[in-house]
This record gives sequence, C-alpha cells and structure tokens, in this order.
Amino acid sequence: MGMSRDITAGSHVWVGDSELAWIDGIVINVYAAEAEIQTSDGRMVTKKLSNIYPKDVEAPAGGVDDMTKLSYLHEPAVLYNLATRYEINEIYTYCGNILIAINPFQALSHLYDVYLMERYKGAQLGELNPHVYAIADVAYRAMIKEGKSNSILVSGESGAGKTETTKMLMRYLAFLGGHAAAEGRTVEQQVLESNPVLEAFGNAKTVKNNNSSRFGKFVEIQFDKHGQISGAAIRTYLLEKSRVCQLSDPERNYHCFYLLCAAPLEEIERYKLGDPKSFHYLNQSNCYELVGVNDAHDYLATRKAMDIVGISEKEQEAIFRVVAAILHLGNIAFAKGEEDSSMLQDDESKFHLQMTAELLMCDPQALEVALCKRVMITPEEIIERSLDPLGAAVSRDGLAKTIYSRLFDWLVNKINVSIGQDPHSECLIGVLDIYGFESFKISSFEQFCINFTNEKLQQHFNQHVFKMEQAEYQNEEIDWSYVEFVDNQDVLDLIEKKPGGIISLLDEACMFPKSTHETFAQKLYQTFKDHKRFVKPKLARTEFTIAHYAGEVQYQSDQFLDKNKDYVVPEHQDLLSASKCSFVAGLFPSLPEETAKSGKFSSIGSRFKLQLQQLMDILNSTEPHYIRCIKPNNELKPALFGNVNVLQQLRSGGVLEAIRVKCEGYPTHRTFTEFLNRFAILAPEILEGNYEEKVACKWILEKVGLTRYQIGKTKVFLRAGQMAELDARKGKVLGESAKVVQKQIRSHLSRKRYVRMRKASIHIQTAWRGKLARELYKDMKNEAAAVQIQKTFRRQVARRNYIDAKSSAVVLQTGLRAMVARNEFRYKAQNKAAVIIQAYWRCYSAVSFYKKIKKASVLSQSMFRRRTARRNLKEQKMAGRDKEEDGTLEQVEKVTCKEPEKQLIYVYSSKDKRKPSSTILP
Ligand SMILES: Nc1ncnc2c1ncn2[C@@H]1O[C@H](COP(=O)(O)OP(=O)(O)OP(=O)(O)O)[C@@H](O)[C@H]1O
Repeated sequence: MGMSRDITAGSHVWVGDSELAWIDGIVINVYAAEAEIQTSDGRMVTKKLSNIYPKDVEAPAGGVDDMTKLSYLHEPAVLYNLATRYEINEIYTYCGNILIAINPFQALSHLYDVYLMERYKGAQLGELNPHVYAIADVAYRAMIKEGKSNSILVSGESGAGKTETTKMLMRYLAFLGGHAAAEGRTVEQQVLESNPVLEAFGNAKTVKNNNSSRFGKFVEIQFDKHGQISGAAIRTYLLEKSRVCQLSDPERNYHCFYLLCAAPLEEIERYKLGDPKSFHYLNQSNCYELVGVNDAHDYLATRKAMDIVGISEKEQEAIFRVVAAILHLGNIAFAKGEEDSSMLQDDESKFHLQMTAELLMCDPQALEVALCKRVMITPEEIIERSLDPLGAAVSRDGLAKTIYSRLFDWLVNKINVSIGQDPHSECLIGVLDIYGFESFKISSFEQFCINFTNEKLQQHFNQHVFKMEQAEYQNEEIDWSYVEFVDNQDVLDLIEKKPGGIISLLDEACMFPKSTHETFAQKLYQTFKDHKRFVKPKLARTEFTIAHYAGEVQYQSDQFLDKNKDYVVPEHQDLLSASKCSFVAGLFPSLPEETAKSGKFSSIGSRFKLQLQQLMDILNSTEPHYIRCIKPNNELKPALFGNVNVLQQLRSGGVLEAIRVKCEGYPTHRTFTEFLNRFAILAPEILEGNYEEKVACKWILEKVGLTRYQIGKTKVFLRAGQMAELDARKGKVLGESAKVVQKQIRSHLSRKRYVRMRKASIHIQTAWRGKLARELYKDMKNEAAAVQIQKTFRRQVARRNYIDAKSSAVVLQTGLRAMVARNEFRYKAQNKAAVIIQAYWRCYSAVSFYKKIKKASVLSQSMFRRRTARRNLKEQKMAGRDKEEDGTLEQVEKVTCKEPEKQLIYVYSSKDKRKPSSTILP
C-alpha cells in the first residue's frame, strides 16, 4: 500500500511510531530511499520511503462515514479516521459493506431509541449515519425482496461489544418482524428473553469483560412470508468448561453460581448453600461481586426470563439443584488412602458428598466410588483401579465440567424447543456472535479452536468481500479478470485437512494410548517442517506456531490431548443416568449398547470442526453482512482510543485484510463528478470545452499517463497508489501555479511596499521640515518676547525710580514746609498755654490749701467735743453705777456715720429703749 514514489519534500505523510502506531508529519528532505520527516509532535525522524504513507490533507475534519471514501486507503488513514470519529462519539463507521463498531463504554441512549428505529426502517444503506440498525434493515429488506436468507456476523475480541451489538440487532429485527399486539409470549419476546438465561449460565466476569460470553452463538430468526418472526433457533459453540472448576484472580465463575448464592433464604437453606467464599469452585479468586450488579435481583430476573422462554417451575428447581450440586461437589476433598488409593478427607467432605448425592438424587456410595475408582475393561478381565487423591480430584472436576456443559446444552435445547422452529419458514436471518481471534502468552487448545473458527470466517469474509468487489466491477462493466483473490486456504488445510491436518494428527495421538504431548508435538514438527504457515520455535519441545491471517500465534500443546478427548467417564455416566431425578438422568441419557461397547473415539476437535462446517454451510447459503466490534482500550473506559490496540484488532478482525483485498483490485472508486472536481486542474483545457464527464476523466488520466486504471459506467476505478500519484501531479501543477501566483503577488507587494515607503519618506521629510521651521519660529518668537519683556521691565524700573524720586522730593518739601509752619504755630500757642496752665495751677493750689485748713479746723473741733463728751460720760458712768444699783442703767450705743464729725454715741435708758436718754459725741 506504500506510495513512496510520490513523496517529495513538503508532502504530508504518516510514519510509523512505537507509541501511537502512526503519526503524521511533513517531509523535509528526501534522500535515495529515505526521507527526513518532521512529525507533528516536533521530532525529526528518518524513515524508509517504503514505510511512509501519504496523508490526505483534504480529508474532512470529522472523518468520513465510509472508509472507502478515503482518498488513501491504507492503515494509518483508516486508523486516523476511526479515531477522529470516535472522538465525537460516532462509534459506527462503514468500510464498504462492513460495519465497524467501536465500543463506547458508555450508554449512548440517543443511538438506540424507538424513534431511531423508525428512521432506519426502510432507509438505504449510507443514507443515514452508519448503525447496526442499518445493517439489520438491509438484511431484512434483502430477505423480503429476494426471498433469500441473510446472516449478520458479529465478531471482535472479548469486551469489544459483540453481545451488546447482537442484542441490538435482535431488538431491531423484533421491531421489524414483531407481532403487533400478540397475546401471551411471542416468539420475539422469547428470543429476546433467552439472552438473560444464556448469559446467566454462559457468561462470566473475565479480566477483559465483566460479562463475557464464554461460548459462541448463532441465533437463527425465522420469518414467515409476511416478514413476521415465526420461529427461532439458537446454536451454541464451544462453551469454556474449564471455568467451572478453575479460576484465576480477579475473574469469576459463571454468573449462575453467584446468583444462586444470593437466592431467597428458603432456597439457600434447601440447597445448604451460603457464602460463595465457602465454595472451592468460587473461592479460587477473590472476586465475588460485580460493581453495579445485584446478584439477588438478577437471580429473580433470570427466573422470570426462564418463565418467559418456557422453562417450567419444576425444571427451574432442578436446574438450580444441579448448580448447587456442582458447588458441593467442588468442596469434596480427598486424602491419601491405603496404598495408592484415595478417601474423603474429612467430615466436611463427607457432608458435601452427601449433599451432592442428595441434590443429584443418586447413591452417595456410588458417587464416592465413581470419584475414587476406575474400571478398566481388557479383553481378558475387568480391573478396578483406585485413583490417588490427585486423580480423584481430577475425576471430581471432570464430573463437574461434564454436568455443567450438559446442563448448558439442555438449556439451549429447551429454549429452542420452547421457542419452536417454523417448518414452513423459507427465510431466516442468522446473527452470529462469535469470539474473535485470540493470542495469549500461553495459547492452548481453546485458542486453537477459536482461531480455527476465525480462519474459517475469514475465508468466508474474503470470498464475500471479493465477491462484492467483483459485483461492483460487473455493474460498472469493467474488466476484473486479473484481480487476484487473497486466500487463507493453506492455513485451513494445515488445521483441518483430512488426513494430515493438525486436528487429524491430534485425534490419532488421542487414540494411541502411549501418546504424550511431546510425541504429538514431534509428529507436528516432522509433518509440517516445510509448511510456510507452520513454525517450530527455536528450542521448542512442545510449542508450535501457526502464521494466521491475523498474525502468528504460538500454541502450547501440553494439554491438547486431554482437552481434545470428548468422553464422559463411564462411571460418571452410569452414576448419573441412574439418578432418581428425571432431570439429572435426562442430562446423561444411556448410550446405545453398541456405541458404549465399541468405545468409538470422539474428539472435541473433530466435533467442533463438524459444527463449524455446518455453520459455514448455513452461512454460505445466506447473504452475509459483517459487523466488526472494536475494543478501544483495555481499561474499559469511555473516550480512550488506543491506536496500537485498535490497529491490532483491525488486523485480526480482517478489516485490514478486506482493505488489502480491495487494494488488490481497485481500492479507489470515484464518480466522474468527484474525479473532475478534484483533478480537472490537471487538464485545464477541458474546462474550456464542453466535454462529456467520462471523456474528460479519460482525457485527464491519459494526459497524466496512468495505465491499469478502469473507467466504468459512472465511476473511475483506480489501482492502489494511483490516487496518490494523481494527487502528487496535482500538487506539482498547483506548485507551479503557486510559483507564478507567488511571483506576481511578490512583485505586486514589493511595488506596493516601495510606493508606500516613498510616500512615507516624503511624509516624514515634510513633517521634519515643518518641525524645524516651527522650532525656528518659536525661537524667534521667544527672542522678540524677551526684548519686549526687557523693554517693559526697564521702563518699569525707570518709571518707578522717577516716581520714587518725585515723591521723595514732595515729601521733603512737605516736611520742610510743615516744619516751618509748625515752628510758626508753636510760638503762638506756647504763650497761651502757659497762661492757662498757670491759672489752673494757682486755682488748684488755693483749693488744696482751703481744704487742708477746713479739715484741720473740723478735726480740732471734734477733738474738743470728744474730750468734752468723754468727761460727760465719765460723769454719767459714775452716776450710772448708782443707777444700776437701783436698776436704771442705761444702754450705750455707738452710731457710726461716714463723716467722723457726725458720729454719735447714744445712751438709752434701760426702762425705755426706744428713746435715747442722751447723745454723746465721740
Ligand atoms: N453499544 C454499546 N453501548 C454502550 N456500551 C457498550 C456497547 N457495546 C458494548 N458496551 C459495553 O461493553 C461491555 C462489553 O460488551 P460485550 O459483553 O457485548 O462484549 P463481547 O464482545 O460480547 O465480549 P465477550 O466476547 O467477552 O463476550 C458491555 O458490558 C457494555 O458495558
């Protein structure tokens, strides 16, 4: 798919990357066979040209809904397209007629409502967005229109979404072919309800998926001539039996065991069950519960679904009794007995043996013997051999696996009988939900069978894709005779050829008592030493590698022989066919005498091969449709797209193989209009003339010089790489044109720039000159102003000096005159004032003298009077003492006046105090 010759410097390309698988970049340099590329994350890498793929820069931003619309159909383009679409929650994409469904790991309810079902009803494929409904609708309409059966093959690795997709398909088919208002249980209802029942018994939590189907399933939905569902059948393939007794952490056993442990109390007591942790078949892993799952609720839902699919109450009771018996069986432990024999380890084991026998309704002793002993029939005698504890445990596990797988087969059969098949139906739509290609570190017999299935389906797929291609070529009336068909028949021969294939050799080895896995491996090495699909790894003793279409897988042949042997130990068979429970006995019907005696060997491999052939026969008689489910990450998280992971699945899912098939022919188809829109530039002259589209396309192709292309009725068919070649030519033409355009534009731009610069420089000069003139003018103006200021200042100073001088003179004159005048005035006034002063002074002196004299005379008078009064008083006192003695003493009171001369001393008579008796002057 490489198109290295069209890669030049500047090309957008995809290059391999260890982390992202592919990364885009731009070619910087091209050397002889290598190119230097700058990746979009900024690194410089050098890669071989043959490992570089062109990138379509014209691709739509949201990706294309059909990969065949990609201009470059190669691995990175496919991957990038899916990643782009997944980012915007577009989980479905077509690759031609194949639908690629990427698990969203989140509920996208808007994608599955009834409204959408209505929209897809009758819509053409491609008319609406890619969807599972579109595929189911195409299958349904093709069936109605052509009266031919159709099948939808859903594949993908564990957890990719096959079961969910299958459920949606069945729901849509039930919607299309359902009965309007049917009474009771309708067929479609039973078909849909069979899912929870099968999931309870056939699904388990694995590291890859919490609800992983551990079997393949093909559901045939039959339709009557009115297009209504009239019957259905479910075929199952290769249930993983080993899970019943062997678990790895953090996986779980089949859901039904946990559901039963969460059943209503009375059932738990009836079956003597309890905590799942107490059962050996469940406690090998630490995972007992699932997030978001309620086992008690699911138990009741499963019982309800069993009712709907027609499993009676009594049968349901028997089914869960058997499930409980298996749990008890697993708890029977063995200890070493006498010699090489074994015995029950303890009382607990005895209890579980008793319980197992009770639940299976068989004899406990017979059960113990069946577990611990083997009967060997030789031509001479019948020998009973004891098993050692390990052998007894293997026998116990073998019994558990056989019972469980018989129970599962019974369920499938019962569902089929209940739903019923329509013997008159001519058309059916089969939905195949089968495990995808598996490659583990240790791949064993199961992976061998699974990968064999996928090889078979891949061949069918290749043939179909090739047929579809051919049909399109025929429609377009182009020659396709030399398109080669890619085949994987050689791998299928290696596996299934009879005689001489691996399965045949394995059966031979199983039949030969002395065979070991080493002798088997040696036989394989010898037989296939020259087979190009078979590889013996270096230093290998029992491993072998097969180069499958999806990649090499190394198988460990150690357990191939044991796992291939498909027989029930006769002791187990006899024990259970003798059970008193008709249900249990029914699981182990007695073998016809001759079959039992003949001991005819039956192998799982051969039986599976036969089953597969029958499936292929059905598929070959139908019109197939393919849905490839992809798991975008191992974390089971939404919005995480792991490129490397997805690429591996595209490879193993055959999508890349389908693309390779396409690339062998004409991977690129373009309608004439599309082609002209994209490449008319390669021959511009056709745009001028009025040519027919087909002629114009041919003209372009001839002008470019391409060969091996084809022109059909409506489309141009290009071989791988031719689109890139045309794009490269277009790139060159565009490059040349771009140069001319660039030249013109550059000259135009340069001139424009020159004119602009010139104009700008004139502007600058003008502005500069203006600035200078303004500055000069400003200086001159400042100078004139300064002169003016100086002049004014000087005048001001002179004027002030003059005024000062003048006013000084006036002041002086005034002063002088005033002085003269004062002098004159002072002389006259002084005389007058002296007279007045003298007059006053004299007056004053005279008054003062008078006052002094007056005062002195008053004083001398008063002194005289006082002396007189004092003499009087003395006399009176003398007289008074006499009076006192006769009680007529008088009171003396001094009346003080302001004028000393007026002060009086009154003398009162004690008899009459109101009237002084005499007054004494002081
Ligand atoms: N279309 C979808 N929308 C939402 N979730 C989905 C869709 N498809 C798958 N899933 C989620 O992915 C989980 C795994 O899907 P599913 O069980 O169908 O895988 P599977 O391919 O059948 O795996 P296995 O082979 O192990 O049975 C589902 O339980 C569901 O959660």
